[in-house]
Amino acid sequence: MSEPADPATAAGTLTVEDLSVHYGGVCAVRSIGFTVAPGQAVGIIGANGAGKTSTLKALMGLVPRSGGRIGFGGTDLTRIRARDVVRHGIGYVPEGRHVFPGLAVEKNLLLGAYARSWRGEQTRQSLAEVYELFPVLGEMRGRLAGALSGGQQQMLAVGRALMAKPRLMLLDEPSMGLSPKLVEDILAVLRRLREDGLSLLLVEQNAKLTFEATSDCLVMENGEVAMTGTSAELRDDVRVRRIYLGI
Ligand SMILES: Nc1ncnc2c1ncn2[C@@H]1O[C@H](COP(=O)(O)OP(=O)(O)OP(=O)(O)O)[C@@H](O)[C@H]1O
Repeated sequence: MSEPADPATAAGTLTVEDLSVHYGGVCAVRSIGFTVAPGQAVGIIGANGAGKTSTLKALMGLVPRSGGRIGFGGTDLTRIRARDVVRHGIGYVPEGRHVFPGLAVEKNLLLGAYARSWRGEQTRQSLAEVYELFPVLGEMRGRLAGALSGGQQQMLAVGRALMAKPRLMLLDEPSMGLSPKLVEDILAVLRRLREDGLSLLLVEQNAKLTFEATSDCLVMENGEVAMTGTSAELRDDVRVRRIYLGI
């Protein structure tokens, strides 16, 4: 398969229309639509079971879509095999800090580059960029990933996705289970990624973090988009404040 346009330079808008996901008789996502423009950071908040994770998995082709269209920078993603989505410039950090605990930090990072058919120099450049963003990973490059703290493992999971130089990063609950200090660190990383021009689609139960990290948000309830708006508008909405911010 030919390599898609250079993800470092090509712009891409994610366009989701009428996307649905069913698990047997359970409708997890019901005809949702939204866009993420180049450099834009969009958040999806919602309670447990609202359909947030299923949405991200459907974008990555990891669960069957029962309807809808997904475009990214001129490519119809519904026609792309799951293992090739990353070659089109989409990175994915799944829920739950998935690292390979028995492999060294650097080996974990190199696995993130295998999805691209690159020569050594590009991989070395990606590694240098990840170590610049997360100096602690550089310092611990020879250590087993299982020896890292929870927050460091989350940084490693983000770093691994960055190794393939995405234009758009999907992040599923990156702050889950982290202390308030580490949540601040995650926020700083998200800000830095935006400054570097990445588009972000951030799924979170932590609405406060989401409103700080994004410009626009969707609220998902029972598989549907219940509300949309700028993050500032939603942060000030009475219902959102009551249900998702608890104030
Ligand atoms: N593999 C599966 N098989 C059957 N039902 C599933 C499966 N995965 C999710 N569901 C159901 O789909 C619905 C949406 O789940 P999903 O995980 O997408 O929600 P979520 O908003 O990400 O929730 P959480 O914040 O708890 O991760 C829920 O009713 C869930 O029980």
